[in-house]
Amino acid sequence: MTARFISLEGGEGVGKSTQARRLADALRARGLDVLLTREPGGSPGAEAIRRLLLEGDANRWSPSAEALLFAAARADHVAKTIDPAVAAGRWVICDRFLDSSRAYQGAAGGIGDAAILGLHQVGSGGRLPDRTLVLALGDADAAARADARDAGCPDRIGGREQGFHTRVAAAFRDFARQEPDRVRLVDASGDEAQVTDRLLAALADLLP
Ligand SMILES: Nc1ncnc2c1ncn2[C@@H]1O[C@H](COP(=O)(O)OP(=O)(O)OP(=O)(O)O)[C@@H](O)[C@H]1O
Ligand SMILES: Cc1cn([C@H]2C[C@H](O)[C@@H](COP(=O)(O)O)O2)c(=O)[nH]c1=O
Repeated sequence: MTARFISLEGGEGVGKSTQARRLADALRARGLDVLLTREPGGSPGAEAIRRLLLEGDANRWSPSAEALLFAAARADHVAKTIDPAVAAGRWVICDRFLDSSRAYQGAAGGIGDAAILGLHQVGSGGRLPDRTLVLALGDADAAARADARDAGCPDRIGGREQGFHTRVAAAFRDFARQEPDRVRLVDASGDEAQVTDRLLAALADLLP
């Protein structure tokens, strides 16, 4: 059975973490050995970098330092967690991956796509998921979900102005248009079970 590496992507509050857990459970129910992981994080070193990235003052890092820290965390996560799991025949479900850096730092943050891809080549050998599922939800609905969860206290990046998050959402839609084989947009509206069914349908060609 072929092991697969799947990433879940999208802006703040669209339901990625909820769906990553549900998708992992649904795949386990089909008999697959699944590792659920996340970015930034997913290995001890990358979890330490996560705290540097998400805590503290809004201007703690310059845009380029922030992009480098995400790339460094990803390099450790790929080497220590993702690649060994796939090599062992496990399915890997990752809550955010490279496309978050492309959308947040590259597009909305102004670093540019080529620079983000260059850092990823150096750090992680250009490793890409077999399929990337982008959860798509209107800005107002996503903000309402995130606000209800965070009670008005978002993390350092989630708390950026709405224009930043609108550019992030547009970038994810662009990636789906540019790479239709890898990146699929999935409607994130409706109840949790409906969204999980849509995700499974978007993976149907990869499932055993
Ligand atoms: N289909 C759904 N309908 C209603 N609420 C939902 C749905 N899916 C998730 N939620 C709720 O919305 C909030 C945000 O969900 P979740 O944390 O999974 O989003 P996320 O995309 O991982 O967010 P972030 O990237 O900001 O961490 C949570 O309180 C969650 O319980
Ligand atoms: C991987 C990655 C993440 N981010 C941002 C996106 C979110 O604001 C946080 C992660 O928080 P979550 O609750 O775990 O989703 O980090 C980013 O800007 N660039 C990235 O590469």
